[in-house]
Amino acid sequence: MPQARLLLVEDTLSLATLYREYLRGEGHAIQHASTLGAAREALAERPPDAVLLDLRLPDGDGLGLLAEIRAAPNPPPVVVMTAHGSVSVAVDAMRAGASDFLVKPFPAERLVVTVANVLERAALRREVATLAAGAPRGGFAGFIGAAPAMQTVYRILENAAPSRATVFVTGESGTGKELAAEAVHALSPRSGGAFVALNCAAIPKDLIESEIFGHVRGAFTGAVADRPGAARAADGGTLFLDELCEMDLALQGKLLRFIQTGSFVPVGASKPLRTDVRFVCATNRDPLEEVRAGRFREDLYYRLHVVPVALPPLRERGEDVILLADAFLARSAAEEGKRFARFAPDALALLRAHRWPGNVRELENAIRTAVVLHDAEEVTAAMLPVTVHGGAAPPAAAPGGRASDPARRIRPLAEVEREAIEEAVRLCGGNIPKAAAFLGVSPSTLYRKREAWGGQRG
Ligand SMILES: Nc1ncnc2c1ncn2[C@@H]1O[C@H](COP(=O)(O)OP(=O)(O)OP(=O)(O)O)[C@@H](O)[C@H]1O
Repeated sequence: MPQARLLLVEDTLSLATLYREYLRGEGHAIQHASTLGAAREALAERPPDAVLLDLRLPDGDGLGLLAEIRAAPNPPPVVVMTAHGSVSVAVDAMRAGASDFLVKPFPAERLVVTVANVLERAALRREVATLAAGAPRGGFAGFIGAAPAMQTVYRILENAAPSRATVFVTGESGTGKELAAEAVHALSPRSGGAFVALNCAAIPKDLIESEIFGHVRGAFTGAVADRPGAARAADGGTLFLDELCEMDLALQGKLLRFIQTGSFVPVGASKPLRTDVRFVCATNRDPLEEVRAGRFREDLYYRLHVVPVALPPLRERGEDVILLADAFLARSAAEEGKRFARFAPDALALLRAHRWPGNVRELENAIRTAVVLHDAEEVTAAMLPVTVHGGAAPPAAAPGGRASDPARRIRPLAEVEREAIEEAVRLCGGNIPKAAAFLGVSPSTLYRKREAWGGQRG
């Protein structure tokens, strides 16, 4: 990290001297202010690259200054320093826009790493902002897609990867959160190390701790041998924690300590272990909603929420659905040794009209199913699974409905066709030529069919 200009706001002279000493080897230029007044003057004179802010100052509360700094254009990152035991104050400060916090007393290494992290993140943000309009890409590090929202995702992943900053991925199920984590790992200097993925939703709650931190033999019934756990397996690499909102609050506390200190205690062990891990976390829930509901620790949320990446649902990616479908078709056809080379117009219309609640995973599965069950040059609408046709009418609305009875569950093609047409017409606001274009048929076909259905409609 190149030299930076730091403003150190601390009223205890001996501490200010100590912190300067801690940071001596980093080559930063440090300006010291012992009151809010002096800090304001220094900020007005020349904004620093980062501020280290003690909250209790002789002429007022540091939180006020934090708010002023945050309100200015291009605010520098602020690291808040609080007295031991006042973590709730630190959380208030994070909510007010602090970039990180240090609980006093802290060792030299913590200060050095924290300052390096906030400077790196600030540099990253500047870079993301200036990279605004690069040439759009049709794919990136395993991702396929050219939608504008995906360009933003690519840029953030690309810029975040080289750093050690925690990446927090949100998005509906199947939008590519794990793929994003893999991309961060692959493009990082840790790519030679392990990428370890842990899906907390797939593990029984009482085993999550041992899956992450490992256990020693005899730690609990069934622990017949020592087990290293994901934190150790990912040493020197990347640990991807998926659905981390599934962890109970006590375990979230342990995870927070692990992230802060790099050390953890395996279940049943007495001594802590240290590892060097980069974190990527993901959830398909709204993390702030989870915080509000008391299921996700606020301090952990702020600690993880360093580089947020929001993956858009597939239905908001426009023509990406076709780009993806083409790629999946080529891959599945090659794997299954089938002739499929393209989609028929009616299949394309269906792919565009469906809402894809299961996102890219649902699309991938739908195409694989079609390829496995059929063989032809073209995938037609009729070959796509009934769930895709279901976009026109939810399965619950289908007649009958005993799940075990295929005769009731498989709907006649004519009915499916009619629903697809009516849905297309509805989506096009009643514009028949437009709906026909999307469906890949002539307008006269639609007029003819709808006339034939006549009075049965509505
Ligand atoms: N843009 C994309 N391009 C190509 N393949 C993709 C893309 N997005 C997702 N996939 C593929 O879709 C499948 C689901 O993706 P992934 O597992 O990353 O989703 P997820 O968001 O982590 O899902 P979940 O929340 O259910 O864990 C994977 O096979 C992945 O490779």
